[in-house]
Amino acid sequence: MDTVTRPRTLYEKIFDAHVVAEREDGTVLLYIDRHLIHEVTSPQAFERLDEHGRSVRRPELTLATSDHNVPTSERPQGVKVSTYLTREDSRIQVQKLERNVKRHHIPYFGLRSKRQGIVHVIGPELGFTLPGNTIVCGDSHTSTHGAFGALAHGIGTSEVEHVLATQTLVATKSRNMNVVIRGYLADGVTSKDLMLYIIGSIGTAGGTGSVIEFSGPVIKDLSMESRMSLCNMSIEAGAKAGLIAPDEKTLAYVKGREMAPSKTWDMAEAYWKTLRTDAGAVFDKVVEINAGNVTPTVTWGTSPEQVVPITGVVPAPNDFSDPVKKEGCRQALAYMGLTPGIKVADISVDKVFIGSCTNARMEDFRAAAQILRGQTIAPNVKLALAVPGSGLVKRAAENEGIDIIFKRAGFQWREAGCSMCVGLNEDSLAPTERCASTSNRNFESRQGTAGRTHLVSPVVAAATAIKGTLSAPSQIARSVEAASCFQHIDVDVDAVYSSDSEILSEEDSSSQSSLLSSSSKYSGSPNKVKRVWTAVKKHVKEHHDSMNQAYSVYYGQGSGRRSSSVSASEHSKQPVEQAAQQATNNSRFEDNIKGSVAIVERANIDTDAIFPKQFCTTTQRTGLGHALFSNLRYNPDGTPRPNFVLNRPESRNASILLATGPNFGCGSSREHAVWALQDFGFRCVIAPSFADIFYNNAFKNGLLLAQVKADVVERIVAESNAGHNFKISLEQQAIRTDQDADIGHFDIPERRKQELLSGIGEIEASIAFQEQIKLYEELRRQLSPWYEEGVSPSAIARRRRVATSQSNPFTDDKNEGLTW
Ligand SMILES: CC(C)[C@@](O)(CC(=O)O)C(=O)O
Ligand code: SF4
Repeated sequence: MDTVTRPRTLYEKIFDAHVVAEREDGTVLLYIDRHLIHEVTSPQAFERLDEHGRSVRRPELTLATSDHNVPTSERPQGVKVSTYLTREDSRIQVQKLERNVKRHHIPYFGLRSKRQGIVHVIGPELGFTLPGNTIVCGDSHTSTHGAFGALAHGIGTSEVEHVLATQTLVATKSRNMNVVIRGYLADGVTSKDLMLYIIGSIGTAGGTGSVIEFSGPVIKDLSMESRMSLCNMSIEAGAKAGLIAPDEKTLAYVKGREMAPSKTWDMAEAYWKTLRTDAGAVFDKVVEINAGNVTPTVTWGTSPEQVVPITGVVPAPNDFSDPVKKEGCRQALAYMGLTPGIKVADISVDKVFIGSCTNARMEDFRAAAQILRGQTIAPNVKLALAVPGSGLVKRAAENEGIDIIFKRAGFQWREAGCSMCVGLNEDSLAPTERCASTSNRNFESRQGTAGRTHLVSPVVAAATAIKGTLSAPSQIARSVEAASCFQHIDVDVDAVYSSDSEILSEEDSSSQSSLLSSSSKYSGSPNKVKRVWTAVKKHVKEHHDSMNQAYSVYYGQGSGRRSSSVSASEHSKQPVEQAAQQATNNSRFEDNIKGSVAIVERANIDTDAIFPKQFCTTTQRTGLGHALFSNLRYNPDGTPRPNFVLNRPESRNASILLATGPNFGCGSSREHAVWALQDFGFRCVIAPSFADIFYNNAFKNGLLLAQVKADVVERIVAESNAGHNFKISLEQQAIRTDQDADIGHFDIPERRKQELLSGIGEIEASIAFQEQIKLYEELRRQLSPWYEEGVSPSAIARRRRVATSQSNPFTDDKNEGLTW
């Protein structure tokens, strides 16, 4: 049996320990330990599950809550969804979730539960999030959970369905980046400021294709809650996930939480202590940040990378040499209604929002309360909202009298939910209203159509509420040197840069061996590992025939798998035909796309722009074309904007969309963006680069994404202006004009190409691995029992029994008639 001996990064260790099987195309089937769901991105997944007559493979490993749509107004005891949610589409979404969790026996924290809250706040709070876990959710801010040393990332709705059906995902190893933070953070400078500073430094595409491990002395000093705020915004840096190695603070936070292990704690702790990057392990990229340079930081524009110290001034387009950034600045200033050169501290706000999965935990409210104590919000601040991240945060804050401080200052103290972070409920900005917000996205219209968002830390939000203009807590403001704007931030980006090949050329050992090798390090009992392994091998032998059949259904040709403990030798014709019939993805791709191109001249086109949030309350996946780019396409009164490309007659039948700038599809994981593009008639999007989750979502739906170099973008623009249409061949990866003139080549990974051309459905293919999945689970149950102790059916039954006692807070959950 292979043993992994070379030094590995934390990311590699977690990834390797979750490999269930290696697939023929070089991807792996990765086991998912924890799955979180909410009402917005799950309904279409359950619908497909039902259409295929599939059940949820491990309901106890999924945790559900309603958070995005829920009102934050007072919740009477025994609140009823049917009357409390007055918006029909929001109500339907929550009711659908409630029906789905009930039918599939998924633990759920609904509105009557004291444990309801933002999905990324309640996961850690309940001890559902554990170090070393793989955690996914149909939500990009799943990166939050990386603070625990868990590999946690957002997925689209198709992948939600995949996890529900198989408890796995198809994955490849990402690039691995290390952000090392040295020095110290000054008083009043929070991890939110640090993260805004990092994003300003590396850019919103800086982490694309990577998992970032944050390390260094500053990280060690951060509390768990601050680490969560930091990892939360990894997605705003374009990264797939953020990670922090578990340490004593992590363990102290997890211990004793409701769903955390107890009987198996010591074993868990011994293993978790091994979860750190080995000395000598190589990262693809290392960035060093000097924390001493970080001051209270705010965003001035419409991208999280457009940041400035609070003591600085609003930049001008000419401050940027990069033409894309220059144009981005011009667009952002126009949208934000700001003039270059004005002092940030002179920008007055209409609203203040303290909440969201970034900053709505106890520490955030405690820190803001210290500023607000004995103060009153400024008269120009029309609304100051404090929205705790969960019912438990709300209660804890109330126990400390924090709610009183907020209310006396003039804040509204609300019930838990996402609230004005996304404004899917009643909490939103009116057009042109300006808000200091502790959330994570300052995209156009994110908090309300034509609303203007400045991202800030909780203490800056509190100080701003008091002063009425963007302000740091005064004692901090005095000690900070004025700096003019973002470009002047001094950071050692790329202090070390090593080649990809060092990591990527390494062949990984088989799933079982890597699991065992890491297991044997912590179990301290090689004999036990040996015994378990013998049992597993026996099981494999017994099930050999059925596994062979499963593999041949998928591969058709016996086993072409690169390394597996089981080989499929025989190939049976009948299952192959069945597989071909069943295993088609839902929209088979037909090569050779022809048509005109619609050109959007922007960089960082986020999915909020592609599919604005007000449409996210749909439970449909078809007929969404009307919402495509609607904030850019229509004025607030609904009249079309004649200049927007999709309103021009020549774009009506366009089948190709070209974004001239990089990082298309960044931000939210909403797969609706892909569905809307397709419904409008687009079959291909061309751009210099794409964001990770969007990339995945597109291919799952048969939308071709063609990545091209700048010269190809220029040629397409020129030919399109000359009135030409285009032909795209996936097979040849070629773009031509309708006159057959060669425009250029586009990049696409081979496996994505095959995925589109073969039309094999991933879920069917993964289900064919179910014996392998069972084996993995069996092995894991033996070797890492702590991962299921707190969520096992018996643990759930025990809690349900406790819930029947009148004095217990679970009582409300029981009355909801749901699983808990
Ligand atoms: C579901 C949606 C509203 C989302 O939570 C999704 C996401 O970030 O992936 C968002 O914040 O945009
Ligand atoms: S980013 Fe906002 S909307 Fe999305 S999960 Fe976090 S709080 Fe909710």
